[in-house]
Amino acid sequence: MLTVRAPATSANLGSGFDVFGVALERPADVVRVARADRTTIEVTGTGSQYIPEDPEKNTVGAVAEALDAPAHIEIDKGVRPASGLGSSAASAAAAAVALNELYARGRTREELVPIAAEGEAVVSGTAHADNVAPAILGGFTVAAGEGISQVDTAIPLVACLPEIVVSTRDARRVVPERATMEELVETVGAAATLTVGMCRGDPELVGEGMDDPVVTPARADLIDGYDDVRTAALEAGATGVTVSGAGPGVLAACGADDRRQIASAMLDAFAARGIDARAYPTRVGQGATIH
Ligand SMILES: Nc1ncnc2c1ncn2[C@@H]1O[C@H](COP(=O)(O)OP(=O)(O)OP(=O)(O)O)[C@@H](O)[C@H]1O
Ligand SMILES: N[C@@H](CCO)C(=O)O
Repeated sequence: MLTVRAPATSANLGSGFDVFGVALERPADVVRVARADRTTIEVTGTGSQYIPEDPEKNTVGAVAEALDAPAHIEIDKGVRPASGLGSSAASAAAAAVALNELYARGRTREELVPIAAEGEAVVSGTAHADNVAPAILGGFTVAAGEGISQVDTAIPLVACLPEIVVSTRDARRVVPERATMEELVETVGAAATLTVGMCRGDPELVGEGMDDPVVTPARADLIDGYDDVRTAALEAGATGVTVSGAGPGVLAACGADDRRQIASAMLDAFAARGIDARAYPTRVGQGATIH
């Protein structure tokens, strides 16, 4: 069997709604594929009991269909579903890379991004590429229109995942339909600052650029304890904090030496609300790897 590991990802980063994404060094999904006459799927690992094995309902089924590459696909979930850490995208990205290799389809990594995004359409209704792009390409990615820009960087991060479930579909319903010119100017300024920070490898600029006056405040209401966790992370040294993807994961940017204390401050803040959580001190990392 051919094995591919694809990382968790964090989309939006506050100011880059549906555009920015980063690959995280950990956690990750591992996908194994073998040629078959029709696609069958087996899911094990974190939260696997909530993930359908029907190829019409699993992101990897749509990818196999798009690549005309029927296979037996085993998914070992390291990224919990409905986490805001690109769980559905990690499987889709790994499957796209694996099936492209298995059937020698010859697609470039860039060409595999829209194919993996077909998988995202299965779960959230839109083929958004902001999670699958970094899961395939690694680093920091900008998905704008049909194009993807990518920068390798290693900004330190802490991802904190509470035991709360927020589906992407629900979190998209609360996104405001309109923004004022003032909010637009603020968002563009933050997005540009964050981009410069990623290019320079500067956690201060990245954290500053996570501010978002439009989408994040609406979604924060879906995450019990978000404001306390954000404050705790900032007091522990985070340079910026935002909702990861559609939530409930919360993402903090920081200096490498501050990750442990930030992780523990975020966990304590969730615990004070009676919410169990798991923290991943990590950094921006590489995309899918073939083993
Ligand atoms: N291979 C898969 N891995 C994970 N979830 C899957 C997969 N295939 C289908 N799903 C379904 O997708 C939903 C989870 O996707 P969703 O986009 O809501 O979460 P996420 O990927 O963790 O979040 P985000 O995109 O905000 O980072 C669940 O309902 C799950 O059953
Ligand atoms: N950009 C997407 C990522 C989550 O899948 C959203 O925030 O809805």
